[in-house]
Amino acid sequence: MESDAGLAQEVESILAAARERGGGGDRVAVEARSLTDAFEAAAADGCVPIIAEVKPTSPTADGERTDDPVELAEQMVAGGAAALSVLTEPDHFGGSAETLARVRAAVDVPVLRKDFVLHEAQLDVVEADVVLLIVRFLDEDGTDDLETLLSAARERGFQVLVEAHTADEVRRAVDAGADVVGVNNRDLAKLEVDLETFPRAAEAAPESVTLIAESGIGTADDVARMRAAGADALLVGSAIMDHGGDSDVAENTRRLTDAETQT
Ligand SMILES: O=P(O)(O)OC[C@@H](O)[C@@H](O)c1c[nH]c2ccccc12
Repeated sequence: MESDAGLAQEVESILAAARERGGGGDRVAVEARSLTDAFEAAAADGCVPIIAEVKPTSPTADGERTDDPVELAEQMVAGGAAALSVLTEPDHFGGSAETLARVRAAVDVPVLRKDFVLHEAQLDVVEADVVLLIVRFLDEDGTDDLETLLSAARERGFQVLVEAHTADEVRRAVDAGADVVGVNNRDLAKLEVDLETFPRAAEAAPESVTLIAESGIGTADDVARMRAAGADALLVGSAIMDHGGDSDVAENTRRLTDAETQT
């Protein structure tokens, strides 16, 4: 079912919770590990640049993975992940700021904070190398706008991944000053994945932008498809986390980071 805003009910519930969440206390000042350097280093090693996501569960997951997130993160890095994404949303994704802090202390790669940040104060929760801002959610009454949040995040030292879903949203992200843009293959209205989304929307991005294909990527073929359409890096959660199962997360990651070296 969709709401008036055309969003799946689960997404409305995520946003309602996000509106209620306050900020932290002190203003965060972070010395960020460079995301683009990490992508370049991975590529120089012959690896597909992958951001592997520590996501215990999600509204579309088949189950929950209860392994220690720090161990999962270390396995992802062992599998060649160039960077990590850690959910900090507590109510629908099983995340926490504390988990992110523990993961970031345990690894050397850049760590993205995956959350639904709607207000500047919500940036002052935990140090991360990159924060996510979602174009679609920053248009409504009662949220800060994208430009404001972009500069607020940068003032704190964060790099910013701006998430779009359409060519129009990619243009809005770029106009607002984004230099790293993610295209989410998952439609937040229906929660369905369509891998044609990235190729369609990515065309609107200028060469200078670092482009990340997000969601629904599970096989070497999917990797090839996104890379052919211009993805500099890929963000992968479910296929690595294997929510219903207990498969080896390092191997799941390696299968994707190695996708371009296998014949
Ligand atoms: O699990 P997947 O299909 O590989 O997707 C990962 C990531 O793209 C997805 O978790 C995601 C993309 N944008 C988000 C915004 C908030 C929470 C989660 C997300």
